[in-house]
Amino acid sequence: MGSIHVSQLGKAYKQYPGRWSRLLEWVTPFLGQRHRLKWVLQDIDFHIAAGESVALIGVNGAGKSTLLKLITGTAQPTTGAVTTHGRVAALLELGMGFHPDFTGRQNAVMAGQLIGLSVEEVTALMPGIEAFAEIGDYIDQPVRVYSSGMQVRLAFAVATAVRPDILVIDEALAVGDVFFQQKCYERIRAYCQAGTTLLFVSHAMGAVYSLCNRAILISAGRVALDSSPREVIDLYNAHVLHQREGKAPPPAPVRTATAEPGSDAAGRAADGSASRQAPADSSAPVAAPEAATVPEPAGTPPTASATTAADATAPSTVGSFAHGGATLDAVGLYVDDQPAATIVSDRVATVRVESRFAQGYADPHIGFQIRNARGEAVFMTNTYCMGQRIGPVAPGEAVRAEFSFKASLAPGDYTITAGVAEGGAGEGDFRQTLARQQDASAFTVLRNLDAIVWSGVCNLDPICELQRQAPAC
Ligand SMILES: Nc1ncnc2c1ncn2[C@@H]1O[C@H](COP(=O)(O)OP(=O)(O)OP(=O)(O)O)[C@@H](O)[C@H]1O
Repeated sequence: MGSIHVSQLGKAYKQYPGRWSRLLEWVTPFLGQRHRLKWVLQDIDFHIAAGESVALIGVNGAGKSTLLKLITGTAQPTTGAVTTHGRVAALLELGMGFHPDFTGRQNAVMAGQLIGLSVEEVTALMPGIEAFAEIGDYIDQPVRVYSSGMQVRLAFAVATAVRPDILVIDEALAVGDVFFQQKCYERIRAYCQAGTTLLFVSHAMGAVYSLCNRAILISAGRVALDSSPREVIDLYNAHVLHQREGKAPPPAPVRTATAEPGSDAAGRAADGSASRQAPADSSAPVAAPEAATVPEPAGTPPTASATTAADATAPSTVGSFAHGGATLDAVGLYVDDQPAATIVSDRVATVRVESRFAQGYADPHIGFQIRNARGEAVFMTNTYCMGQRIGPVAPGEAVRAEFSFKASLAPGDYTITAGVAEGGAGEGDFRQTLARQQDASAFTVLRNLDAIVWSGVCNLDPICELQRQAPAC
C-alpha cells in the first residue's frame, strides 16, 4: 500500500547574474560563489497515508509541480527528505519520459520498464494500453508527430496499465478532451476505491472535490493549509481574489490537519519504498520565493461527496472580507417575501442582498453565489452580468438587490455567498471587491413530490417525446 512522507522539504535553484557567471564560478571556485539561491519550496511537512486522495492546490508558480518532482524523484531536494512506500506511477510534465524519435509502442515499452514492468509484461498489456489510449495507427508512429492530447492519452494509458500503489498526476488530464478525461477519472476513481493513494495537482476544483478527500494549499513555496477540500479551496479562492487585487494572501484558519510521522528508511527498498534526502551540505533558505501570476479559480460539477451537509451550513470566514468601501448588512433567502430556511425544489425563491456604501462609487455591482454541501458553486451571477446597472452611488447610500429564480436544485443543503464590487465585471476586466461574505446564509432544498423523478445537480425540466415505428413485415 502506498504512503508518502515529506519532512522539512525544501528546494532552491541557483540563480546567476549573467551568462558567464556559472562557468566563471566553476573554473574559479576560489573566487567565491557567484550565484544566489532562489527558494521555491521551504519547510514542507506532511504525511499521506495509504489510500488517501490528496490534492495539491495553489496559484501558478506556487511550487506544486516542483513538489511532485521531488516526491517522484525526478528532482532532488535541497533540504529535507521524501519517503514513499509502494510502486509510484506518475504523470508529470507533458511528454516527459517519451523519446520523440521512438514510436508510441516503443515508448510504451520503455515507460513500462521505468515503472518496473518487464518487456513481456508490457507486451501482454499492450492491447489494453492501445484500447485505452485510442490513438489508432499512431501507436506505430514516432511520438514527435503526436498532438499533445495524443501524448497524454498514451502516457496515462501506460502509467495506469497496472494499478499503482501511488498515483501522482500533475494537471496532465487538462490536455485531453472531455470524453478522455471522463475515462481517466473513472479509472482513477476505480483505483482509489481499490486502495491506490492519489496525489493530484489541478486547477479544476470540480475534479478536486470529485476525487480527493484532503487538500493541501501551497502558497509561495510553503504549506498554507492542509485540510478538507472545501476549506482549502475556500482559502485558495480567497488567495486568488487577494492577489488579483494586489493584497497579501489571507491567513489560514487556525485548525489544520496534523501530519503523521512516517518511516524515514533511506534508499529504495524491495517493496518499492524510496527515500530522497537533501545532501548534507544544503544551506539554509536565504530568500523567499517570488509571487506568481494568478489563474481564475475553476469549478465544474463533480459527483462524489467529500463533506457532509452539516459542513455546508457551518459559517466560513475564510473567503469573507471587507474592503471598507461597502458593508453587507443582510443576505438571505426569501419565499413569498418571507425569510426562508427551506424551499421545495422548483419553487420560486429570492436571494436578497442589502449593502451600504461607505463612499461614492461610479459603477458598483452586487452579486451572489449558491454553493452546495461540498462547497461547489452551483450558480453565481451579479447585477452587472444581468444587465442591471446600479449606477453611481453616494457615500452612505444603501442598495438592496433581489435576485428571483426558480430553485430547480437537487434536494440538499446550500449556502449563499454575497459580494459587492466596483468596476468592470466582464471577462478580464479589473474589479475591486468592496465586501464579500462567504456562506452568509444557508437553506435546505426539499424534494418536490409533484416533479418528475430525477437525480443530478439541477432539474432541467425536460420535455420527452417518443416516436415509435412498427416493424416492417
Ligand atoms: N529549473 C528551475 N530553475 C529555476 N526556477 C525554477 C525552475 N523550475 C521551477 N522554477 C520556479 O519555481 C517556482 C515554482 O514552480 P512550479 O512549476 O513548481 O509551480 P506550480 O505551482 O506548479 O505552478 P503552475 O500551477 O503554473 O504549474 C516558480 O517560480 C518557477 O519559476
